[in-house]
Amino acid sequence: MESAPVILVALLHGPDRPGLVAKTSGWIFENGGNILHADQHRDTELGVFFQRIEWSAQSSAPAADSTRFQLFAETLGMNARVATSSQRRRIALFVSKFDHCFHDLILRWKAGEYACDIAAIVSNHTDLASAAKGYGLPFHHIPVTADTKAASEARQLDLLRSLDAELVILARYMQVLSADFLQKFGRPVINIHHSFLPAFAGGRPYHQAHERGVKLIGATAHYATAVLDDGPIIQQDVARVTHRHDVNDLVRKGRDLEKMVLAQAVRWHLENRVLAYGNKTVVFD
Ligand SMILES: Nc1nc2c(c(=O)[nH]1)N[C@@H](CN(C=O)c1ccc(C(=O)N[C@@H](CCC(=O)O)C(=O)O)cc1)CN2
Repeated sequence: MESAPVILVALLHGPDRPGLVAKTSGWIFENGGNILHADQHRDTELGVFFQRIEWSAQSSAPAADSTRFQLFAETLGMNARVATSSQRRRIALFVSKFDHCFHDLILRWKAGEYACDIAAIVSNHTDLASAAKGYGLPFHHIPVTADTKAASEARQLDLLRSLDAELVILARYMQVLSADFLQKFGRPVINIHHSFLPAFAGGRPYHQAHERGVKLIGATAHYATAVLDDGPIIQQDVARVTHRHDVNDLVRKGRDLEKMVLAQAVRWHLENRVLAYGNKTVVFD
């Protein structure tokens, strides 16, 4: 089959030792690749080495090349994840009633900011059904109550499997996904929390912040784990507030933060710039 130019991106981590950079770059050179970007970090406390390498190659079988690099990385004791520019990931947006992150992500996607396909909009309410239809995106209403949660999550999982969704984005989705859901989905879930975590985790963070009288509010994008608002943080940002701001002001200022922080976290994830390690991340931006 005719070789075509393809971009491969590898994210590696493993026990640090001398020569890792030389060996990974050497393999790419010996296999006809040209390194476009390379970045690395050494966690001194853990003795762990992290690396992101982006290279171009003439390849008739990018998937096979990815596998060959992963196998080579294993010989170095490194865990490697490789993505190719020929892959467009299928994502699902989970939403409830708040629409600011929903519209922001879709407009950025329509503007070409994300190399992915939005396979579904999933919601426990119908508030955003017409907006999704307006964007020409499939909308799936799956109501969730305390009594129906297990059955609702089973429907969500069936849908995600049928779409082969590779990423779920919780764009102000207001239901807590169970540990069982996350284990069965087995792929990344990115959530936007409307506070500067670890402050004000849980519900009504802007009311908590106003009650506490903070001078900074924030937003946090993180990978969701079974523990609410506890997963590896990808991106955060803050804004100054004063005694003159009431809760509605905090909510308004917070909307802008939430949109920007989630948009950036999704971009970094889709560009294979985020390595989750333990309960933290290394972000090669
Ligand atoms: N497994 C996870 N699921 C979700 C997370 C997460 O971190 N891990 N984050 C939430 C989003 N979120 C905060 O960022 C959040 C959402 C909902 C609640 C909450 O108290 N929900 C109530 C129901 C509220 C309603 O129905 O409107 C509840 O579950 O009882 C707190 C924080 C998304 N999922």
